[in-house]
Amino acid sequence: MSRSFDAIIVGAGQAGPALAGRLTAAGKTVAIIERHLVGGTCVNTGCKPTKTLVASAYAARVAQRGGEYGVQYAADPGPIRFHLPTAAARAQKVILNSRKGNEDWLASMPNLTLIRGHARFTGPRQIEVNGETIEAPQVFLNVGGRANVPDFPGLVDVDYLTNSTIIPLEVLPDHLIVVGGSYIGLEFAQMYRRFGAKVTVVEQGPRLVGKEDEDVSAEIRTFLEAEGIEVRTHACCIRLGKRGDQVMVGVDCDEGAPEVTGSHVLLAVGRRPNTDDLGLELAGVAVDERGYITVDDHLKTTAEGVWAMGDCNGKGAFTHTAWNDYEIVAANLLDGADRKVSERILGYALYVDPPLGRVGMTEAQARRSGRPLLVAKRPMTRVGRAVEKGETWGFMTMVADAETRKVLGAAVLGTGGDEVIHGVLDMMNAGATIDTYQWAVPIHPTVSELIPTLIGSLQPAA
Ligand SMILES: Cc1cc2nc3c(=O)[nH]c(=O)nc-3n(C[C@H](O)[C@H](O)[C@H](O)COP(=O)(O)OP(=O)(O)OC[C@H]3O[C@@H](n4cnc5c(N)ncnc54)[C@H](O)[C@@H]3O)c2cc1C
Ligand SMILES: NC(=O)c1ccc[n+]([C@@H]2O[C@H](COP(=O)([O-])OP(=O)(O)OC[C@H]3O[C@@H](n4cnc5c(N)ncnc54)[C@H](O)[C@@H]3O)[C@@H](O)[C@H]2O)c1
Repeated sequence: MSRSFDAIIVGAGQAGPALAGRLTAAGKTVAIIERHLVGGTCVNTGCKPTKTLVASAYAARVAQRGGEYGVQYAADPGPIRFHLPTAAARAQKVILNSRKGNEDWLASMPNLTLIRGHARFTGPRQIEVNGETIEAPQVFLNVGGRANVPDFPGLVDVDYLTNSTIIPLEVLPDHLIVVGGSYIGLEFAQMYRRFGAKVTVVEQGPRLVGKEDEDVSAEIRTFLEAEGIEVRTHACCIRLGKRGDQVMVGVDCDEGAPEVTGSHVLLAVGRRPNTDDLGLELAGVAVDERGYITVDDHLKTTAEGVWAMGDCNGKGAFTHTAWNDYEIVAANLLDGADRKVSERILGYALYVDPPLGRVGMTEAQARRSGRPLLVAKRPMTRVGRAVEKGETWGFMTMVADAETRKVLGAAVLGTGGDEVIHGVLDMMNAGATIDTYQWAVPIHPTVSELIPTLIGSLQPAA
């Protein structure tokens, strides 16, 4: 059996459904193929459940600190207890509502066929799914990625968790060992510490979130350790094994015990693209040495009529970059635009508490560019709103080009940092100079009101 469509989309994650909406609205027949859950990573095992659980962790933290704010109980309730099944059920509800919203959205599209199954190329623009061959002049790949599970010695002997399997956990670990001290690892580490588990983070690099500036890494480590999280950096030669009913992670750090023993281990050591089982070689679609699909500035692959969007093209690793990929492809194909991925100004957030909001270059990247720079930094202890909220960890930093007077990058590590950073992101997208922004009249009292002050304190970099 074989069928033909105007377009085939592989993967119903972030970019695929939205593109299906535009293509079907333009009168095209579209097949969208999904092998697992509609909504993909973000909806089912990524952003949505983690940020729901982060909210539970924040509530627990506020409850623990209630006394500082004058909150008293009528009777002594004893220490705060956390009920993980309630938090897990809350996350599950958010997942199911979001997934259903996506499924209903797909069902509402005219001329859309949702095929459930694993897609694999059998030739150029020809795909096999559930034993059927389907073809189309245009194919869009939105296959995303999955947790990287390295071949650690002893891994086969132990039960381990990934971001997918930890989400529905209902039994609180006594001691969670998190391997990988970056975005995924740190969000789960702080969350589980706040839920009441002992937590150790094991990171092979010299510092946490090694892609960020050193002061950001250091401050995050300080506030995580202040909550009782143990951090082991320089952890090389990771190996795993059983110690009775416990799991052992061998770390071989420069200092400290060579083994950490806990009740659970979470692997958060990066992601890998779902491109190894797609038959890409039969379609002439090239990948790089890490398996990411090679694309040009318009997200076209090396094969005629095939595009790749989202995590699988290695141009971004966020929901908003996957969504932006859809916007670029749709605008170029349907609106006669000439949008390019290189024009994207990258912003993102790390949802530890307080969160890190980031845009553009780190200061280290800006210094490497060799341009004349202006830099500024302000601690959250000198941000009125943070003081009033009793949340003064962190700081805000900015780096600007001294000649063009445009912002190159900024970080807001502090309460509301994930929202505050958008002022700078918008300014950069508008092409505004620091002189324009300095005359803005922000609202008092907010964290954002200190951005013009930060700009006013920019000084030539030493
Ligand atoms: C724990 C965690 C937390 C995160 N938090 C955030 C956050 O707060 N903010 C943020 O911006 N990003 C976050 N991310 C990243 C974000 O989830 C991803 O960047 C985003 O989901 C990528 O979307 P995508 O459409 O490229 O791929 P996916 O959402 O991964 O979708 C790909 C889909 O393709 C399907 N598929 C794959 N291969 C095939 C095949 N051969 N045939 C058929 N179907 C196939 C998959 O089943 C999947 O449904 C997080 C990720 C994780 C893991
Ligand atoms: N808030 C967000 O937007 C958010 C949250 C979570 C994830 N994400 C996305 O998911 C992607 C993947 O996140 P991630 O944290 O898994 O990956 P990552 O690549 O950012 O970090 C992996 C970490 O694991 C460490 N590591 C690698 N091998 C190791 C080993 N053998 N032993 C010890 N440590 C080791 C690395 O040094 C690094 O610090 C991110 O790039 C991000 O785009 C985004």
